[in-house]
Amino acid sequence: MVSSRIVQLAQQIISNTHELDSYLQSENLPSPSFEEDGPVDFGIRSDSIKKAQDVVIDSTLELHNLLIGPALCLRPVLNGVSLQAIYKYNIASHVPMRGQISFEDLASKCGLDPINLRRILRFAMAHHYVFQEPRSGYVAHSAASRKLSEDSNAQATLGYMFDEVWQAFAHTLQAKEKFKSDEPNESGWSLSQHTDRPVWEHYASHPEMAKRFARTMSALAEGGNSPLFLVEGFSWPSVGDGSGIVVDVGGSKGDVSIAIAQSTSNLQFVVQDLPSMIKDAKTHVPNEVTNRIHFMAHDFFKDQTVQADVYLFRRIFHNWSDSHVVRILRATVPALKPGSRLVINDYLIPNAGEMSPSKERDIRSMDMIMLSLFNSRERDANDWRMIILDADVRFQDIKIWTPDGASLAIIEATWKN
Ligand SMILES: C[S@@+](CC[C@H](N)C(=O)[O-])C[C@H]1O[C@@H](n2cnc3c(N)ncnc32)[C@H](O)[C@@H]1O
Repeated sequence: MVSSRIVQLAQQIISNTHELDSYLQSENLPSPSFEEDGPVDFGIRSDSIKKAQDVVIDSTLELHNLLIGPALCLRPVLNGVSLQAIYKYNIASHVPMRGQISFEDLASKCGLDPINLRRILRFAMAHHYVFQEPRSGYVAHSAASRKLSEDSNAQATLGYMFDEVWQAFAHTLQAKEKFKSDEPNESGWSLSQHTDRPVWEHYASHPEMAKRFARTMSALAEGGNSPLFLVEGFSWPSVGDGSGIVVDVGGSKGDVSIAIAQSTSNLQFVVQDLPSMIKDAKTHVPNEVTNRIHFMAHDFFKDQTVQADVYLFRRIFHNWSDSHVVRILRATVPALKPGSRLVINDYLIPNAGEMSPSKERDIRSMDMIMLSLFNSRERDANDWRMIILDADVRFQDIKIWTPDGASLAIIEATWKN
């Protein structure tokens, strides 16, 4: 008798979980746990074990959804108030490490009333494994809340997700109906923040928001978004025979240029961004590469003034609708010399069903976030080719590839006069 889908899934879960567990044991790595001392990074370095982990994640997701059925799948967790409050009142920082605190004492430290604090935290425990209640009435850390209290980038990401992204979702359709446009200052985000300026301009006069965004970007640089995939997935030694110039357009605090500089010896980097973003950025640069990383205020809609071998655009274009991408690319043209290359490191939409369910969820989520924040979109291979050629047909030899395990693809084009 052929096994049903749910039994096939259960079998995949068992065999791959065994494989994963044996690996963790043989490497003396801790088993996953939400206990306070549970691991946040599992320490898996083997590609085949990472694949086994992906199979378990995808199979459990599918099995869970099959068993709750279509009616309940229509009811995701809609309520972000609990996580929003954990960020706003910095609750994780008031819970002692490896200790316990009563709801009453915690409420007075956070300036909240105990009844509301209790319901907020019990929701977070049930839905997100944030905090635990080891005995009735007392709160202790879980691995997730410990991460929040120890990692300011994780805390900033929570704030960004709920104060900005979540609000933007709720206003997206209203913005679409009101403006009928793909301008960045007429998005769900703009409506929710009561501004007629696009995100980046708004940040320029709200430095705290800009700082929180930069911290979120650093937090998201983990896993498949790690800059290491770009460092290892592109032939940097071929740039100007190893001594060329790279302009990192919209490079924020320079994290990516720093990572590439650390793996090469002579490349020079010019990190361009808006003045508010690069202010003080030089102080973050490690000593060993400081003479090769330069910061420059530059608006990428204005003509490029630095002549370079590579113009790197990492996670820039997915923030902009097509007409704006074309404008940014055309603004690069005045500085180009034959052989200059565009290197775009950005998301690549797959054809339906080409990716594992959890990876497909990630990219579809990012696509919808782009709609709500910027009126922009993620692109497939054909979209990328079309938009580059639309900007200028002298961008040639377009190549697209995704390093193994990376969330971002690399798109390369060479300037030919
Ligand atoms: C999503 S972040 C990407 C940062 C960086 N490239 C990375 O991958 O970590 C987008 C960046 O574009 C910058 N930006 C937005 N508008 C800009 C403009 N008109 N000129 C230059 N940079 C801009 C933002 O300040 C921000 O740092």
